[in-house]
Amino acid sequence: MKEKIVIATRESQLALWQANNVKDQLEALYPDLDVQLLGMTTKGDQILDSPLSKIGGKGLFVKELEHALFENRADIAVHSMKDVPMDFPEGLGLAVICKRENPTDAFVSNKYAHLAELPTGSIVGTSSLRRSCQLKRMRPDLVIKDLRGNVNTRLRKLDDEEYDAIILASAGLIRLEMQDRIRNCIADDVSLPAGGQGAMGIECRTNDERVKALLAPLNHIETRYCVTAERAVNKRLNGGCQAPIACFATLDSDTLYLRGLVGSLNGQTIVTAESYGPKESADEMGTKLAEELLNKGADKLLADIIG
Ligand SMILES: NCc1[nH]cc(CCC(=O)O)c1CC(=O)O
Repeated sequence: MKEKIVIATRESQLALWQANNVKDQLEALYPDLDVQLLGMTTKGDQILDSPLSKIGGKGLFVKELEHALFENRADIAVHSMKDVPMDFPEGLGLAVICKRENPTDAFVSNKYAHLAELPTGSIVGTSSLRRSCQLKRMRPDLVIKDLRGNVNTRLRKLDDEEYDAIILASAGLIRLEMQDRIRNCIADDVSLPAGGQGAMGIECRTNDERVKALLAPLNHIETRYCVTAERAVNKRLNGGCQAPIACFATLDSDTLYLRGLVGSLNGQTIVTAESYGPKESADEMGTKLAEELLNKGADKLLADIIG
């Protein structure tokens, strides 16, 4: 009998693209492997009418997938690392992190080529507190309006002229072959990305040696160092998407460069920190950077927001 592996996936276009990308990579490596997709709808996909920041955050998109792994209905789940909670339930873990796509936030508009071109009072769509806080810092004159739904829904709302511009992750648009929608990849000193943005991770049962061995070649070591540092920042800050937190690491040969930011909702107060260190210390670097942010006032900002 043919060896088989089942991928649990959400059914949004982006989630399906990511699951199919992992399927393609596995099939290229193992021509005899039967790779199947198990599509499922999560709570985060169902609740579309309230801002994500109000309905309990990141875990929403992964719980059902993890349930399928526990019940052996699936062997792996493919996630956007940005949406994966810091801690996994006992018995599940992250097997690999794949090579990162463009990590930036994209400026998307039918009328303007750049954030700087937006006239005063322009309406910009995003439901990310991280994006809106940094936007307000740069352009306090803009009006930020909530924007929910999958990538296609968000683009349709832009095309219906509900917004002058919207901000999306560049990676999602590139993967869905809509890179022509990106008018400008926003520089990371204007909008620092979310931890894990642009990277996919694969979760499996921690005791499943067969699956872990199959997945091992999909791991991208450089991305793994960067995302490890970023996740350590988020973990120490205890931040879900209820808080304006950004962190982003890059790797130059063996040296990690890590930046983090915590803001107030109105963008008027922003605390930043950065550090360099050996890639092997990614995890400690992330924790230390988070502590520096907390010492500089992020503790107060986060307490004010989370209450
Ligand atoms: N929050 C939802 C989400 N999770 C991952 C991506 C994009 C792809 C990625 O970052 O890997 C998006 C859409 C967006 O933020 O525009």
